[in-house]
Amino acid sequence: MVLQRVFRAVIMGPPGSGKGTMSARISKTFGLKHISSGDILRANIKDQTELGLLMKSSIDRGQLVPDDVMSRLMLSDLRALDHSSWLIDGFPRTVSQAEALDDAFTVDTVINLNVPFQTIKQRLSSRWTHLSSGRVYNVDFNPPKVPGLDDVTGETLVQREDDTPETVTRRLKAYQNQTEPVLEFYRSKGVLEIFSGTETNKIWPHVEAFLRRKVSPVEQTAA
Ligand SMILES: Nc1nc2c(ncn2[C@@H]2O[C@H](COP(=O)(O)OP(=O)(O)O)[C@@H](O)[C@H]2O)c(=O)[nH]1
Ligand SMILES: Nc1ncnc2c1ncn2[C@@H]1O[C@H](COP(=O)(O)OP(=O)(O)O)[C@@H](O)[C@H]1O
Repeated sequence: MVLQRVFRAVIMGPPGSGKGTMSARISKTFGLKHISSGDILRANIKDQTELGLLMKSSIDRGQLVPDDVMSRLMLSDLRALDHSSWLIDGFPRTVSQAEALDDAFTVDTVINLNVPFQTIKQRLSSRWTHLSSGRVYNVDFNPPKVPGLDDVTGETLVQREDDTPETVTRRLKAYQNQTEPVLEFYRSKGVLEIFSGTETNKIWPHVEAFLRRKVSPVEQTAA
């Protein structure tokens, strides 16, 4: 058996740029554990945890959750994955979060999905989500086999409360003001890799080829 070094990556991009869709492909192909900050927060809201109840109104309004809360939540989950390779989606979203992550772990690669805002607005109005797994569908792009139901569990799909047009506009503003500076943080560390386009299927081969140079696909390892 060939032992592989632990590989740690972050996927960035505006809301709706395809991070979740791309992460599912990356994690299937390369065996990286996919950790989504949004899925973790939505699980807390669904389970009505203290954190979920406190954070729900900011999330529904399209505002970011406070940095200290978010960094503590994510770092404790990541520490529990000590020797696994992972891909984080949705964190860090501010420079302060990026610094907190940097203090705890060395990030090998940051994949940035550079997708125009106009493309995103159209997509999010037709996003359907399976809340407990984080699987996403789209009426036009990847519809579920049975309308309204998750392909794997058959459970009901929902539209996220923060996918309304006004809230999407607010989330895109938060992205520009608070998250874009994180790109500069990673550029200066020499780990930022930008993939531009309007279609996930066209961006994916480039992401896959890039990652193949860094990490072995899952068939070749015991991931
Ligand atoms: N039309 C279209 N929809 C896409 C494409 N890629 C992803 N989507 C859909 O766009 C929405 C947002 O994608 P998602 O992966 O959830 O983005 P995230 O918010 O960055 O994690 C979902 O409904 C996806 O199914 C694409 O290339 N074309
Ligand atoms: N790292 C984070 N820092 C602060 N808030 C976050 C973070 N990750 C997620 N959130 C909150 O959860 C919401 C949904 O996040 P997410 O599911 O990642 O959205 P999207 O996939 O559309 O970009 C965000 O709008 C924000 O309110």
